[in-house]
Amino acid sequence: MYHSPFEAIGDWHPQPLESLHGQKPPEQLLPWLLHPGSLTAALKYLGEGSFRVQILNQGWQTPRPEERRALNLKDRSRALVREVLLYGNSAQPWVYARSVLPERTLTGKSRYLRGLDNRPLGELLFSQPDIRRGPIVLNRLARNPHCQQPELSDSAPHAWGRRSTFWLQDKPLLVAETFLSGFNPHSSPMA
Ligand SMILES: C=C(O[C@@H]1C=C(C(=O)O)C=C[C@H]1O)C(=O)O
Repeated sequence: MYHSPFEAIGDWHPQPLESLHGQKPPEQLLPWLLHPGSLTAALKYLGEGSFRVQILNQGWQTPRPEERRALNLKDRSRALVREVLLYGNSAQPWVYARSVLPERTLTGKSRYLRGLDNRPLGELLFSQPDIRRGPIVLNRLARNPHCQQPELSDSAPHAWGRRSTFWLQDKPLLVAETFLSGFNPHSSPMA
């Protein structure tokens, strides 16, 4: 049985973030948590062109209650939930990402997102001229003790993450990105 590797500890918090549960993000992680552009593009640049997506789980399900609230979805709504690990030029994964794409968003011009494979979601989203991104909110996330994902066996028990809503032709989808302990950036994300 698949268990999501990380879950948010509490509510997601808007910037500026003084501290969360008495903790502050590491200095070198802040620019990545707040980066307004594509994380895929920034990770590719940091990884000097090396980048890959590993799909952990992807399928139709009812989103979590706090995700339904963020997307203004009814309780029994369905969404395509995609969970991936993102790698740069290291053996350890850099990011765990969970994206929630409501069924009603995957219609019309956005229907192509139903066929998501190992192509990074960001490449598809940021290629759309009318893509809009809502505010980035932050959180601490805790490792799920039931998660048996071998790629995450060395990951720390807590991590910092960010989440935002994207709008495609005024239809929402939610993307949450958790920076793993294997991610130690020596620079800020490229502009
Ligand atoms: C939204 C983006 O897409 C990235 C790629 C994802 C995927 O392929 O599932 C998920 C989250 C992002 O880190 C981005 O590049 O900013």
